Amino acid sequence: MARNKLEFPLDAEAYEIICKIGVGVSASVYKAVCIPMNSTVVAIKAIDLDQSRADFDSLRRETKTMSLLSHPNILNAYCSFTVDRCLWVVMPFMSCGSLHSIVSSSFPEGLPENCISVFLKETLNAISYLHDQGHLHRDIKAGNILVDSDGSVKLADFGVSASIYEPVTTSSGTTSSSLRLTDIAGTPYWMAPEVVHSHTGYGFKADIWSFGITALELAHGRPPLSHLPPLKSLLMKITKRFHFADYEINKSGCGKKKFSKAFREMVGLCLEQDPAKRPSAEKLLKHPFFRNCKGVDFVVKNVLHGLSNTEHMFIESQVLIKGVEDDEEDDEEIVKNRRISGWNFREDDLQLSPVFPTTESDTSEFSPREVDPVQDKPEGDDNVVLTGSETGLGLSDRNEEAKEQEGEVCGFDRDLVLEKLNLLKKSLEHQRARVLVIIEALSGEKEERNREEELLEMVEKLKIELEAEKMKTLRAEKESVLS
Ligand SMILES: Nc1ncnc2c1ncn2[C@@H]1O[C@H](COP(=O)(O)OP(=O)(O)OP(=O)(O)O)[C@@H](O)[C@H]1O
Repeated sequence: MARNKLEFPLDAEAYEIICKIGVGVSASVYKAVCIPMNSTVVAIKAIDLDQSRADFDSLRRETKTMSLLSHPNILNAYCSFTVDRCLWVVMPFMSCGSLHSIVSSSFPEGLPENCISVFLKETLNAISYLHDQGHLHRDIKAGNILVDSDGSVKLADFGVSASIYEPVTTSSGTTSSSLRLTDIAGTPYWMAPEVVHSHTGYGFKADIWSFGITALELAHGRPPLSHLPPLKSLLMKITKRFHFADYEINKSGCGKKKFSKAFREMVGLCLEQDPAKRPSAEKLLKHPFFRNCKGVDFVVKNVLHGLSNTEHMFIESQVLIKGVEDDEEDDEEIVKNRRISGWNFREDDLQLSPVFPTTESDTSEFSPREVDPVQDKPEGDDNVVLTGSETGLGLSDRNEEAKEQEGEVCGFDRDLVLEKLNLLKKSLEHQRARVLVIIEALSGEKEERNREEELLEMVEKLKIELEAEKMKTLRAEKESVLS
């Protein structure tokens, strides 16, 4: 970093912004040129410090981590400095953007397997190096794997990375250098089960799980359950009953795709429920899937040559996001509210589907690879219980508590959720008032009908009594005449 600082100016005036090429949770990424450096093309990630939910520490950690690491598959920043209320991180410009932008703009059904292996192997080299250096990345996903036009692949975005050797401040305020972390970080769909549920923390193997999910993302075009944005899925699960299986049938549409046994097996190993059973990055590199892997030239020819430029890919991805959001509105009708207790990786068709608890009390413990019959919650059960994974927010009760104490939230906008929940509460109160009016009206009608029926009944009774009296009188008259 010190060397790069000398080379790249720490002054916004020295850079000319060309266009926007990406957006993250609280940052925008621009293509720019550094004028005093022969107009070298760079990427500038501008992080809005006011909007950023990541505290300054994690931003500092990202730039610090990036500057200390040195590996051909890891993206190093040239420099970083503040501009008004923004932190600018100046980085090499990776002209093909991220694997996420490549897939969503040009391969919506997923990449060919022989290209996936090339990208994954390069990424795994970076993970193996990171783990060797004692770092967890904690946010491995296609959006953080950047690609240049010459086929070079670099792992980026160390905003939530953590060093296993750095002291960790726990929720109780004490520090430890434990080999297992306990705070929640990462992006929900890619999060390992132990990051969401475990009470004992997580380690390097959480990155291996996310790597497996990234493999599915590249193979199918999106990670499992990703049609539900975290916040939207939370609200939807409160207001509707949710059925994950519907998603798998209706949305995946990828069952037709054929994948090699080596690929399916490799992903299966990454998605072992038990972290101890997942291989290390180093071991995974020796898996047969990577043995006959092609070189980067192959992806240059088969993937990168046909791409539009990054600015076009960015615009296309924005249009696609809008389209997907519109589709989701329709899906809300078919989904039901379900709890999940784990994941089941189906090696045959390379699909990951949720495992549902068999009993109401079974919510947090998984059996590895356990297949659970799909069971609906009993009708009339109004107590919607949301687990961290179900909300898509990656927060279990314990973790939410821990996060509250730590004052940190990753991938979860508490204010926005509260605002939406308050709206929902108001709407429920309004609906409750309307339901009461209807009940009153209905029960009122019912009472009137009863009174009418009672009167009719009484008239009928009186008629019978009258008839009986008439008969009695007639009989008495007849007897007196006869006598
Ligand atoms: N150095 C770079 N060169 C070219 N494109 C980049 C570069 N860095 C980021 N991008 C593009 O900008 C997009 C957004 O990147 P950013 O790191 O802000 O967010 P993200 O990782 O996608 O999301 P999150 O905010 O959840 O981490 C990337 O997906 C990629 O397409």
